[in-house]
Amino acid sequence: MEGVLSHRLTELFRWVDPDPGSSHLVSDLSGWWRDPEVLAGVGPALAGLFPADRPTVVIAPEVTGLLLGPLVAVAVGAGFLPAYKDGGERRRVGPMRWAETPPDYRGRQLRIGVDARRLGPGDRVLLTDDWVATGAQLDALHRLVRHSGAEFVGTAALVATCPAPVTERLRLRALLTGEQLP
Ligand SMILES: O=P(O)(O)OC[C@H]1O[C@H](OP(=O)(O)OP(=O)(O)O)[C@H](O)[C@@H]1O
Repeated sequence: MEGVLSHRLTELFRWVDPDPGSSHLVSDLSGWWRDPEVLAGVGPALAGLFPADRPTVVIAPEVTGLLLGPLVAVAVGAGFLPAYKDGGERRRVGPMRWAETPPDYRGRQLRIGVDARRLGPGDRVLLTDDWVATGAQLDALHRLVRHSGAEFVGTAALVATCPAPVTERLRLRALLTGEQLP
């Protein structure tokens, strides 16, 4: 089943030119979310990467994480806690737990945070995201989870193109590597 889904993800993936004269292509994942089989399959497939770990909460960074995270949370029987990037349009009210990222794949150093009231000792956290490039955003979330007193289970992603040490420290398991994409 996981192999069928991985094949479908590969088929529907596109590299696109963001604008004329651009020096690089960017990933287009829109075909994934528009496909009923992918939408139904990604949650169970990512949950299946951690079959015996019983997370209590899934955390994923905005924006794509707000779509993917709940799909994974439902599949593992956990709750969902969104991670927001500071400086967005909406000001966060209530206590937040923030962590700074190192430069991410776009060279951004972000402050990323979750509602501090919704995470703490007794929680078992699964991080999830669509794509791990440098791992910067998830590294910040990993640190944030450890400082909260919660237990870190690991990271489930659709695509991993990050260096091996990142894979190791995030306990990252992914459905696809960069080499499997067109
Ligand atoms: O491994 P990293 O270097 O941290 O980069 C990976 C992150 O960057 C992308 O999200 P982005 O911040 O572009 O937001 P998006 O979800 O709106 O695409 C992607 O969805 C991951 O969340």
